[in-house]
Amino acid sequence: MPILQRLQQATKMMSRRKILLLVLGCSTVSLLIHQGAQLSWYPRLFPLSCPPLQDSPPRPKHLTVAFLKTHKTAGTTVQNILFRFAERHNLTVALPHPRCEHQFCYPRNFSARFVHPATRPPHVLASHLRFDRAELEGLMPPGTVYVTILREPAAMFESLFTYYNQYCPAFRRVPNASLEAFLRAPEAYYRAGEHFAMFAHNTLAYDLGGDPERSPRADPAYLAGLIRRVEEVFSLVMIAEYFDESLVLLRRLLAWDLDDVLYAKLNARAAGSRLAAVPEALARAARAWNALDAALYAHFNASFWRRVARAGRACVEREARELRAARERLLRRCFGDEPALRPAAQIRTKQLQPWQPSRKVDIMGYDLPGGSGAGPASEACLKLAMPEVQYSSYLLRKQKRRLAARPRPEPVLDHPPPPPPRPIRALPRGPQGP
Ligand SMILES: Nc1ncnc2c1ncn2[C@@H]1O[C@H](COP(=O)(O)OS(=O)(=O)O)[C@@H](OP(=O)(O)O)[C@H]1O
Repeated sequence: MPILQRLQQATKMMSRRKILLLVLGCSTVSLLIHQGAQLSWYPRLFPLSCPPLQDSPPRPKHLTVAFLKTHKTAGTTVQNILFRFAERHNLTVALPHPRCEHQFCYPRNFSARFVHPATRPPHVLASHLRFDRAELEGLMPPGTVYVTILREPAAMFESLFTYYNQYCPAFRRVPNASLEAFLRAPEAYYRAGEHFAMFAHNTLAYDLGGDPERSPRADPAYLAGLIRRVEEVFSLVMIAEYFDESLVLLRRLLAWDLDDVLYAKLNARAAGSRLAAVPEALARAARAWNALDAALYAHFNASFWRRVARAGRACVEREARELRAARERLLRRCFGDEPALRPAAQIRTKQLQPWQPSRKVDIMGYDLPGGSGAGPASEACLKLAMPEVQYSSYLLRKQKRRLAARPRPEPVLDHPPPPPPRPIRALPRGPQGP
């Protein structure tokens, strides 16, 4: 072969190699960006150890979820999981009308009129509300999966008592803000039906749409009816004490990946703002005062474990361990080698500063090591630790922009929501004032 021809062939080979290298390079970068945005920490090649979900072939991910965010039950952490899932899958999240602040005009019964028109029709709903079946079913598409979460009532009551101490008159009346004094004689401080009374008595029952003044002892039929109504609607009642096992059941119910339920613990009080453990006598008194909640918890805790047994307890525990390991890797990657919850004053990233209910209670959060940063990975880390108030405002802005950019028929709103009867602004959910 003449030299010139050989040279031409060699040049051709070179450029083919270059093109191949270029293509390989581009795919690697795109894969990295994709992985960064998804923050995938689950070893995908390692098959899930649980037996396959009943249906085969595998179901697609379920995309419509209504989460009843009960109070002081780890609901903000679940909400954050759902918000991030919705963003990654380009779903619409129902958000409250600004008049309702970041809750659907709680403590009023939920009404579809409280939902911002730019966030309808929704796929996902996860903000505080008082449950009203007909209104929610009218808003959410058919096939929506309903889930909620309960917490052991004594621990929950201790959290409510501290968090809402400055807002709830029943708690404000107690000398020295003493939980013990309140529980010694709750009737001396509590007035049914007054402002924020629902934070002081059977809050779980109230959030579920029940009557917190009913006694399960005096009125067992009422309790049975409330349980039946909850079971008719909710496909899963999670238990805060078994948060990771609850998430395993949730991801299996919704056919989601383990990556979809990774989380950072949100809205936790600092050690100095809570009792390390509620003493047994106090816990008994808290359960006796909140007897309806205690009965609901006992029932749903038992049914939770029956469900775990059906799914295979060993396999649920193994998956929960895998979740914990993946979560630890993610937290280290996002928040540094020793990812610690820190008080708001030590968090430099404004979007990550949790709202503080009062000077006496410290709510903790995370910070990004290098400030807010940029790029898909930092964006995903930012969302992972974003408190409820900032995330709800961000999502509302984003969905309004999306609506403006891609006009679609206005959802029919009969009337804008009427102004709330009480100053909802006083509810401790808004951003901290100056
Ligand atoms: N993953 C996980 N597991 C167990 N517990 C958790 C988790 N995430 C949050 N928490 C605890 O839940 C309490 C806050 O609950 P909420 O976010 O529902 O509160 S709120 O009603 O929205 O204000 C708050 O409890 P207290 O610290 O006792 O107040 C959090 O520490």
